[in-house]
Amino acid sequence: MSRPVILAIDQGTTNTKALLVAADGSVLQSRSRAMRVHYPQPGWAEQSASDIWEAVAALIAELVAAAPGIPIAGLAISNQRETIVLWDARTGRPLAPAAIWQCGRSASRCAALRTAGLEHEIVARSGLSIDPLFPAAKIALLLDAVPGARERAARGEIRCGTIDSWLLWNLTGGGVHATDHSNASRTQLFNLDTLDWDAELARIFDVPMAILPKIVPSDGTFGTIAPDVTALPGGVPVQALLGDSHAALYAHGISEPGRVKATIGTGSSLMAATPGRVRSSRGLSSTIAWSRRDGSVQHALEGNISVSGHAVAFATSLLGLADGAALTALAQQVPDSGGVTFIPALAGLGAPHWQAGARGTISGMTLATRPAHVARATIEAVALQIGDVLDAIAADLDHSIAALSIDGGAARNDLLAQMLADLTGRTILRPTIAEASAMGVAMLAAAASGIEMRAGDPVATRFDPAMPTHDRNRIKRNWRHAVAGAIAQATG
Ligand SMILES: O=P(O)(O)OC[C@H](O)CO
Repeated sequence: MSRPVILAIDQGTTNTKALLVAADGSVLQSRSRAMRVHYPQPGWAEQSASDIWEAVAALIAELVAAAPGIPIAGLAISNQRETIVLWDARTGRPLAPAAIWQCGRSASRCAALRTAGLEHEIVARSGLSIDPLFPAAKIALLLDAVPGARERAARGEIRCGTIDSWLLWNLTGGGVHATDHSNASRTQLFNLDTLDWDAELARIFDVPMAILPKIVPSDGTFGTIAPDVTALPGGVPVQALLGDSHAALYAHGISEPGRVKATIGTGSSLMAATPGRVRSSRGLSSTIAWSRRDGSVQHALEGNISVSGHAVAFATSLLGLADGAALTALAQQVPDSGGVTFIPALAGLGAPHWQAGARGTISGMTLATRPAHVARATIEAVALQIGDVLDAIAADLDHSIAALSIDGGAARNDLLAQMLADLTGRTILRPTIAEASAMGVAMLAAAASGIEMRAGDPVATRFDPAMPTHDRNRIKRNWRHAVAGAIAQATG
């Protein structure tokens, strides 16, 4: 009998990817599609939920056509997290564009909750700081903004979910409204201790619990694909759902203390697996990495950076360059940033600062500043933000961190990887895992069927710190001042 092949989807903010993964971890086929993000108002960010579903369906069709006769045992989905969709239960039509994780529309509602003194209660229950990144406050805003939505929700006519849930609903022809623990734990409506939706959080955020999906283990039974909905035959099971960062952690195989991974995408997510819930005193999130059908739950500590690889895209366009490679080449023309510091708080500052109102700044310029210095400062900023979160994780875990494993699109950039080593003073490990998030969720799905899938060499390329300590300290000092300046502007 042929070994099973898994069709793994990674639905990200910038790209949707689809892979056919064999039981030995080899990628038989892969396809990708660029996604559009809309910024209808300053601080807002939206995507078309219909476009997201259509991209997934189109990529499934391309893979099926590219590999005729290959039996697909199941689907596994990793996804951008914290992005929220509301849709009509009968027609399946979205009520509004998806409010994506970068969308800051709920900033004033979040500020009001903080002013009301609810931060402690919310963090104690959800493990997450109050920030517009998390969907709870945005769900309430969407319900308030769409005429009649609250009444329809009360009549059971509205469904709500993160992208995994939206895709599952469509794949099952509207048959299944579910999510997994990893995605649920990012909504700020999930209680990390009871491992279920939290009625008090729902009350605080004014979200009717009836619109929320059922929570299923990440490798659980999510249902089967409905006939005539995709190019796959009806009956193919959806075998695993995982948030993208969680899936990457799984692919890295990180479970011991002292090892951390960074997924460097549009934003960045640093995550360390922890034996149980860690209560952060440094603004990090406690979260569920994944859950299994045997009832086990893996906890994790996470720091989210809102604008990371996106900072490179932003600076590329600001400097009128063709692409990120051109920006990197420009950055390599100078030995340092010439004292320029770029704080890419373009959608506020995430962990460990959580300043939703912070805005981007470029400081330290003189008449000698050239575009190359700004380019170099941009790549340094990606590394320095990651360094700040890494230090916070080390302090929260009270454990030294000698190495950081990296993945995600921007991780392929050698200059960034070396800067990470130089500016964090730690070894950077870059595995050969192709598409860590898609591979991670495929591996989880395979493991549930008793198949141990391997995802490549976990330490294929190594970058060691080479920068003199006094240079590192000088750059970090400038960075800290500039971060404090961006925060002071937001709060002053
Ligand atoms: O779209 P990505 O890959 O940058 O991932 C987004 C994150 O999941 C947001 O938390």
